[in-house]
This record gives sequence, C-alpha cells and structure tokens, in this order.
Amino acid sequence: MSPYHQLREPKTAAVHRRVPFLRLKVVGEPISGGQPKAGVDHAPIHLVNAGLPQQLKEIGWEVHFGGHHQFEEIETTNDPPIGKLKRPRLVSSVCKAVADTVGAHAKNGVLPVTIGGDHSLAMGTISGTFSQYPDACVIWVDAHADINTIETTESGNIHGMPVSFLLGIGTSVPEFSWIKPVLRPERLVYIGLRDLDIGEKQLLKQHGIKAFSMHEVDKYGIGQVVEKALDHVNPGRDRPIHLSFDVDALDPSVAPSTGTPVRGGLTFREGHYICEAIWETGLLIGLDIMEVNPSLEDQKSVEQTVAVGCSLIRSALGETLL
Ligand SMILES: NC(=[NH2+])NCCC[C@H](N)C(=O)O
Ligand SMILES: [Mn+2]
Ligand SMILES: [Mn+2]
Repeated sequence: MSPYHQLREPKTAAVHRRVPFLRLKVVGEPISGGQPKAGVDHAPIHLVNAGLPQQLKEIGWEVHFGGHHQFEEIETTNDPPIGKLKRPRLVSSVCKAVADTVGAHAKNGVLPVTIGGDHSLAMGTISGTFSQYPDACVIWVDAHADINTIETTESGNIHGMPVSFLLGIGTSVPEFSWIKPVLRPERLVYIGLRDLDIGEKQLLKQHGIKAFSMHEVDKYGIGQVVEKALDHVNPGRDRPIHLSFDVDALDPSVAPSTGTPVRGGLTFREGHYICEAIWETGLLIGLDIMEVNPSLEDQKSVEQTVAVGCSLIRSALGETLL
C-alpha cells in the first residue's frame, strides 16, 4: 500500500488508527517576489491566526505547523531582471527551499499543505511532491493559466509562469535549472480559466493541455467538469493528485483580497465542490492555497478571503457538509 492510500484513510480521531499527519507549511517574507503587490506573503499567518490548525484538528488531522519560514539569507538587493523576469534569484531560491521541505514531507508520509504566498511557489511545491510521486497529476484551479515562458510573459511576474518551468517549455533560465520537467502536459488539467495572455492560449493548444474554463463550468456544471477533468488526468482513479488552488479562481465577490482578481469566477460552492470531490478520490498528496493577499481591500474583504482560504483547505481535507 502506497503512502497516499494510507493518507486517505482515517479522518476520525480514533487513537488506534494511524492518524495522518498534516504539515502546514507557512512561508515567510520574500514569497511575494513572484508578483508586484506587497502583502501576499502575510497570508499564511492570517490563516493560522484565523484558527486553521485547530479547525483541522477538529476534523481528525494531526497538524504540524511548520512556522514562518525565514529566507533572510537570500540576497535580495542584487537581483536584476533576467530578460523580463522580475526578482528571479529570490523567487528561485525560495522555491528551491520549498521544494526541499515539501519533498521531505512527502517522503515521510506527511501531506504537505502550502499556504501562499504567490503562485510562483507551485514550482517548489510540485517539484517537491513529484520527487516522491513521479506519476502524480496536477489539478490547477485558477483564473489564469500561469504558463507564460520567458518569451511570452508580458508582465515579467514569475507567478504567471510556474507551469512552464514544471513542463520544461520555453527557453531555459540557468537560475531555475534545479527545476526538473516533472510534469507532462497530459497530467495537467485546469479548472476556472478566464484570463489568458495570447501567448498562453497558443501554449495550451500547442501542448494539447486540457482546460475547463468558466465557459465549460457554465455549460456542464461543476460536477461534470470535475468528473471530466479527472477522466482526463486520472482515468483509472489511481494516480496521486496535487491540487494547486489559486483563490482568484473564485469570483472576486467570494475572494476579494487577491492580487489579480478577474470577474466571472467560481461561486463559493463551486470552489468548495472541487476540493470535496478531490478529497473523495482519496488520492490527494499535495495541496496549495495561493494568492490570498491580506493587504488588499478592506478589513471585511480580508476576513472573508482568509475564511474562504481556511474552508477550502478543510473541504480538501475531508470536511463534509453532513
Ligand atoms: N498566479 C497569478 N495570479 N497569476 C496571474 C498572472 C497574470 C498574467 N498572465 C501574467 O503573466 O502576469
Ligand atoms: Mn490566478
Ligand atoms: Mn495562479
């Protein structure tokens, strides 16, 4: 029995059963480096202060809170752009550290939950989980495809690029050469897309990457979309699943405090349904909740977005409605 099959089992607190470990990895300061707006690095502490560890204990998880990761040793003053890429050395070294930590957790049978921070972090989290589960697939829930290459990026913000690094497409950047192309195009599926750059649309076509945009969510309903998405990346329902969830997939009325909001997004229930359905597969081996930015919008919006971040995590980790 592989570790992820053990992980799915007990969510009751029964002492005699093997209680799965949950390592909440809280990342620190420089993790806003993949995008321009300050504050996204403070999301983890907000979710923790909102009671996330206790909430997860209540649904049967043993929670290890990794603490705020410190990256002071990373030189941030001398980090000129590479091509258009902004803060490349900083983002690369943070992601490398995250990859090592997440990889070690995966190896120890711990389910790594990473709270971002900006979505460039997924280069680290997915590199980490795939080091232990090379046959895994990725479900990427987002308004954006985050697949820009050094050639296609218009903004130069690396949070719009992690998928291209994981697929190994575009001209390689030596500073990111530690990232192995662990992800195959057919093992990736998107849900929630609605704001792609022209170059990104071409890349999706060129590499035959499956995507369910908001158009398909409207057309088929979220239940069918998740089923079809799983049929594509996981037809035998036997591959480990890494879920990378950008809160901007949700409609801005549901998750307002995020750096790149796009109207016309997932409802509260649609977002939670995705998490619940993936939990039900019993195959979840890695979870990212990214792009909560507690410095954006008013206090009510921040509290709402932080609360949604917590409840998405609970849904992905087995909380049921009944
Ligand atoms: N993780 C995100 N919120 N990404 C937004 C990316 C937006 C745009 N496509 C860019 O490359 O800059
Ligand atoms: Mn996004
Ligand atoms: Mn994203």
